[in-house]
Amino acid sequence: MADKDSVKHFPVSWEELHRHAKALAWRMAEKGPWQGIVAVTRGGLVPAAIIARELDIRLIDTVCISSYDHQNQREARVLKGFDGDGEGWLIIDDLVDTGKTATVLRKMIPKAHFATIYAKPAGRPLVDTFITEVSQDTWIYFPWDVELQFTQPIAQQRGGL
Ligand SMILES: O=P(O)(O)OC[C@H]1O[C@H](OP(=O)(O)OP(=O)(O)O)[C@H](O)[C@@H]1O
Ligand SMILES: O=c1[nH]c(=O)c2nc[nH]c2[nH]1
Ligand SMILES: [Mg+2]
Repeated sequence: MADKDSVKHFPVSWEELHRHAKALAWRMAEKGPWQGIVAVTRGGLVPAAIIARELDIRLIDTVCISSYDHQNQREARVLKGFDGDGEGWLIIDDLVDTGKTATVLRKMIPKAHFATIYAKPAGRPLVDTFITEVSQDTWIYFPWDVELQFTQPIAQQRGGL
């Protein structure tokens, strides 16, 4: 699991996220039609909205799972599940990291197609479709979690060149 000691940061802008979500929508358009979308809260909500718009899907359900307190992983807590085996449904989450959330989803909704925008190697085998892979020691920063702020020039960060 990438955690707060991770060395690599992967900040994603709104524009990049929109572009990657649309790339996922193109891939999913080829594999449809879909009965509906299951958005995995909360990270899957924004990608699911973009994909629902592109694929003209109006039926959207949620599965509510929480497994991180900020960057610290704990037991996955299912706050709301899904009825049915998921045949014809598309599950959307923002990313797979360790694959813990994906494992819960697979067991809960075995026949759905599971798609994420980003995947790290440990979770990758559990996703049917993803757009971009990042290394396991990378933390992805989503646009809804960050704000623009001043950052030290590299020379100062390195203590003067
Ligand atoms: O592969 P894993 O190690 O399980 O990690 C991936 C999950 O972790 C994050 O959700 P989180 O539980 O932090 O909740 P959030 O979507 O509400 O931010 C992310 O949105 C994925 O759902
Ligand atoms: O914002 C996030 N970035 C990540 O890389 C990650 N991994 C698990 N959960 C995550 N949340
Ligand atoms: Mg999540």
